[in-house]
Amino acid sequence: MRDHSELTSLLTDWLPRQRWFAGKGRPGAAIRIRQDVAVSDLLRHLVVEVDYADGGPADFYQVPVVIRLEAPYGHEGFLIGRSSSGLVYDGLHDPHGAAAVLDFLAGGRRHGTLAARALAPLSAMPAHSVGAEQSNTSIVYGEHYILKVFRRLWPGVNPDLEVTRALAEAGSAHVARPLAWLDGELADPGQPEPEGVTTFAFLQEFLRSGTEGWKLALTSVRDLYAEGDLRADEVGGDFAGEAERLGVATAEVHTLLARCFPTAAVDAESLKATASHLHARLDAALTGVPELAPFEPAARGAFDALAATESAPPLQRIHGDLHLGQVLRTDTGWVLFDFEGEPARPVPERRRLDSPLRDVAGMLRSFDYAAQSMLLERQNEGERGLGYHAREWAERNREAFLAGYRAGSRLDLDAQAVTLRAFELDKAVYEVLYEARHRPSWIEIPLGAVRRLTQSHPPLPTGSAAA
Ligand SMILES: Nc1ncnc2c1ncn2[C@@H]1O[C@H](COP(=O)(O)OP(=O)(O)O)[C@@H](O)[C@H]1O
Ligand SMILES: O=P(O)(O)O[C@H]1O[C@H](CO)[C@@H](O[C@H]2O[C@H](CO)[C@@H](O)[C@H](O)[C@H]2O)[C@H](O)[C@H]1O
Repeated sequence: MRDHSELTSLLTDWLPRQRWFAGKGRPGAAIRIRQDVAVSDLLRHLVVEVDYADGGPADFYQVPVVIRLEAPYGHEGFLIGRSSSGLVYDGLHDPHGAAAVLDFLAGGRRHGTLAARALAPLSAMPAHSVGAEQSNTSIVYGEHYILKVFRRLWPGVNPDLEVTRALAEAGSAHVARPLAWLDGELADPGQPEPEGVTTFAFLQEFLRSGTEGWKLALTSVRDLYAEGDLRADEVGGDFAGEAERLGVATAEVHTLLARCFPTAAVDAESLKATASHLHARLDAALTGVPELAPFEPAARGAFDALAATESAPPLQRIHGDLHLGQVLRTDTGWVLFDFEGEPARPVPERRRLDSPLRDVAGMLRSFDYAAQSMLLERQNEGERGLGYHAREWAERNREAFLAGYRAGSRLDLDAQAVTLRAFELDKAVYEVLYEARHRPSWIEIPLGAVRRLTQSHPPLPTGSAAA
């Protein structure tokens, strides 16, 4: 198309500044528009390829755009740039652009390489985007639907769609109902399409009674910090009951996933493979964050201990990036969402069978994050001496979550201490790298955890009895 050279130059400046741009730190990003589909009179759906000077694999992103001759009120933050055809906006943040996506989904039609698949009748609703953009962009329609648009595209079915659909069809009360999705081809002439279709976006029921676990946890931490003399179990905002129910919900989701998808018994070979994967992730993190170096020998020891462990639950499909920001407390209980796995890992890796204890470890790390992030905030305000309360809150909720998980799964978690510690450490190492790239002022949270976890010998207690 005639305006591609202009759009390419605008995107070259705009794309690397987006939170979800994964190529930060990679040299010489060169952008090419690979697909341009007119979804409506206003909305154009672009698929953009980014190649790097390091010769490593290219990344693909989707950038729906709207071009307007005049600037509508309140659109400043979503301007990609000015072209000779008009002002180019991020189409997902433009109300008419977002409405065009819903209309397309409701129609269940195909436009060029893009196809809409609807599982239920959909009605037009006003659109607004949600919160801070992280790995993706989410749009809420009225109070009924939420659409997640996967910004970085990986060939194949997105695990969020795949897993949520399977759980919903199996009758799980712990997921939001899937309503529609958008898929297409990720044209890459150099390579055969591995999975046929690529998921671009996923529409689910919007749970209006839902409050994010992260927000609830922070409220509880705030309560405890405000009541300097009280213990965590004495303050009104105690979270332990919720943490325990969350543990039960997580176990129920795991049980259902083990029924819906294949599982595999763990043997010496697979344990060795898991440990070498953890070593490789540590290698990558050490390259990116040299501050991890002092902890390397002890971390390697913890991963080797995992390779030698004698008991581990079977491998199965899991959530893959479970934390308090991925769960909603609704009127009817806890709901898990974003079954995408860690956004930085290639999708084929995220769809592999894995240990359910990875999810457990992810949530344990999140209790530490909730307590410590609030501490960071308070210490910036000059309030010191809350460290004891932070550890107390994290420990209490971690134990409650484990008690719930134990009750729901009937897994002997005490026998899993070595595995759980290795996964917690691996998650903390991942988080160090994640924070270094996206939120450097928080890096001390996971670094502190790496420090603690590499010092703890014997392994940290994992049962409610050890609280
Ligand atoms: N079904 C839902 N109902 C209500 N809110 C939701 C639902 N699914 C996700 N959310 C909210 O939307 C936000 C973004 O969703 P998420 O899948 O985590 O995107 P990202 O991958 O960018 O983190 C979350 O913070 C969550 O609070
Ligand atoms: O929600 P995403 O799929 O985008 O996950 C990524 O971002 C998360 C939040 O920034 C990050 O989670 C880390 O911070 C959370 C608090 O904001 C904390 O509860 C988690 O324990 C911690 O890992 C996640 O790791 C990353 O993949």
